[in-house]
This record gives sequence, C-alpha cells and structure tokens, in this order.
Amino acid sequence: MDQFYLKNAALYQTYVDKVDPTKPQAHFMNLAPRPTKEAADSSNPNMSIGVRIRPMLADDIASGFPCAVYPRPHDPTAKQQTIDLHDLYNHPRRPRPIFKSSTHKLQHVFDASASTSDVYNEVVRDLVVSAADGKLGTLFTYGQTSSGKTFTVTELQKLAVADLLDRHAELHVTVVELAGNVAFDLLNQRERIAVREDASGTTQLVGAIQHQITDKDQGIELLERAMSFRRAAPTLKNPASSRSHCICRIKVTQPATHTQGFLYMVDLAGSEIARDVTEHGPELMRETRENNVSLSVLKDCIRQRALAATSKKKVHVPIRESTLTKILKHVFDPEENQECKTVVVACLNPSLADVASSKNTLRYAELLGKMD
Ligand SMILES: Nc1ncnc2c1ncn2[C@@H]1O[C@H](COP(=O)(O)OP(=O)(O)OP(=O)(O)O)[C@@H](O)[C@H]1O
Repeated sequence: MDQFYLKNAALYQTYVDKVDPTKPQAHFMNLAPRPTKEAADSSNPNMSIGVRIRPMLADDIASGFPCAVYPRPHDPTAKQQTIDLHDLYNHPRRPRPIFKSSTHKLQHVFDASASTSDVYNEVVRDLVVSAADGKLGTLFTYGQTSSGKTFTVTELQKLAVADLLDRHAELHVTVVELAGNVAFDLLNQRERIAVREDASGTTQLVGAIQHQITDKDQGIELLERAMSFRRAAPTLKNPASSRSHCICRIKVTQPATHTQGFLYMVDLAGSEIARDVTEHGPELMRETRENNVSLSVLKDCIRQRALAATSKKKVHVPIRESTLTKILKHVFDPEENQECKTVVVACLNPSLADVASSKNTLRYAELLGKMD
C-alpha cells in the first residue's frame, strides 16, 4: 500500500486541492455521495471526546507521503467539529486510482497548530475540577503508534498537577505500567504489583506506592522519573515507541472538606497494524500481540458499554477480561454509581501512510461519543 500511495502522491494531491470543504462530504471520480455519518451524541455531560492531529514531522514529509487528515475551520457555534479524511484506492475497472473521502464529526478537534495547553483548557480542566470536587475523572489518549499520545498525556499530567495544587488540594500520585496483563510500579523501580478488586468492587493497585506531591517542581520531577522507567523501544514508526499502557492515578484530597477524588490519566499503547510490525523481532511481536489483545478488550468494552446505554436488556461488558479494563472499570461499568467524568483524546498521525489507522481511530472516537 505504501508504494501505491507514494507512486500516486502527485495525483492524490491534485484531488485534495480540488476538495470543496464547504460540502458535507467530498467525493470525486464519479463516486455517488453517501450520507454524512450519524453525528456522535454530544449530550452526555460526563463524556468528552477530542481528537488531536499532530503536525506532519520532518521525517513524515521527507518520506514523501502527503497529508490525509484535514480538519475544517473551527466553528464555535457548532456542537461538533468536522474532519475530512482523504484516501486513494485502486479500482479494477477504472484506469486511475479512485479518490474517496470520509467525514467525521467530533466534539473537540485540535489541529496541528493547537498546543497541549489548548487541549487542557478545552477538555481536561473540567475533569480536574471534578476530581478536586471528590469525583472520578479519567483521561485516556489512544491512537495508532506515533500519533502523539505520550507527547500529549505527559504534558497534560504536568498541567493537571499544577492546576490541582493551585486549588490547594493534597495530591498523592501512583504511576503504573501495564505490559499485557502484568503491572509494574514506575515510581518504585518497576516493582511488579497486583491489580485486584476489593469487597466493594473497587479495583485496587496492590503494592503500588503512593507518593505525595508537595509542589509543582517536585510533582514534575516525580512524573518525569516515572516516564524514565517506562519501557520504550525503537520501531519502524517511532524511534521511542511506548510498548505498554501507562496509568497515572492522582488521589486528590481536599483538607478543608476531606473529600477524596481520583484523576486517572492513561496513555494507551499504540495500536499497530500488520504494516507497522514488519521489522519487529520476536520480543516486540509478543508485546504487540499482548497490547493488541488488551486494546481489543477495551474496544469490546467501549462497544458493549455503548450498547448498554441504549438497550433495555442487561448487556455484558467484558471488564474483567483484561487488567487494563479492570483498572478502568469505573468508566465501563453500567452499574457504576460514583460520578465519573471521562475525556478521550484520540491522536492522529495525519500522513497518508497512516490513513487506514486514522479512520479506525476516528470511528472509535465517534462510537465513544455514543456512550451515555
Ligand atoms: N503535537 C505535537 N507537536 C509536535 N510534535 C509532536 C506532537 N505530537 C507528537 N509529536 C512527536 O511525534 C512523535 C511521536 O509521538 P509520541 O511518541 O507521543 O507518539 P505515541 O502515539 O505515544 O507513539 P507510541 O504508541 O509508538 O508510543 C514524537 O517525536 C513526538 O515528539
């Protein structure tokens, strides 16, 4: 596919240049227009979905792949923002490749010019306020490998800590890495820990040390120390690819009222498709398989949780099938009665080389928007 895209990069660009972004969906080369995808439900005040499109990096540009992801200009009056994705296909009965676009609508879209502070102010601050009020807040970033998840979540963690300290909260942080179903404490020399449900059904990180954060600099130092213990390996797509999920949990206590909230900030391992793993050795392949299994359980939980929101029948959400979803139980459990706000930031690498993965990421982001 890469060779096909590279060979037709100039043709692709001529199609992209002809796109009229005011149309609901751009279609060229005699393709019949399709109805625009059903907009995601943005009415749930406890769930926000954002998409962050990282810039094309020097390496992306040097590799010759054009940009495939085009956010439309921000419309402050609209409930949802629009992204167009342009792809190119071979058609057996046509002399030239076919250009095909899809339109995706999401609550919050951050283009390549947006800073992490913009993401924080628009979607994460509310979550932090909620945790400071004694509730549960969860942020997770997901997307294909090298889409900017770690870049985004690392900076958001620091902004959240600074904001919580400004709110005079007492903070205790735990940072855990999940390689498949095995959990390690990143603030205790990668000691292995256990993930268990207690009698009340709450998931506990047994053996993980909670470190108090006393000021911003010490908080940043702790978070950076945790990141330095994270497993990373060079891959075809990312010279410093995180090979695991990373969960940063901040316990937020208000000394005046004794309320206790939790903020979870989760950097998911990158999803990798067959093309991304052609140069993986056996160890990287094993990690990829394990990560893909837990991401797949996560997707099942997302799908089933969305179904549970609309079905009158009891729907099974397979929360216990992976350690990751056990830790995120409060997000997916339809029986959960503690108020929980969730923010998902789907990350995209805009290169045409990754367009199939980007489409998947956007589809799941739209599905998440339907969780009620
Ligand atoms: N918004 C951004 N602005 C500038 N550079 C970015 C941005 N987002 C990501 N990058 C760069 O893109 C590259 C990949 O980002 P990152 O490592 O965060 O991806 P990832 O999704 O966590 O990948 P993996 O799943 O493989 O760990 C890094 O070099 C990072 O610095």
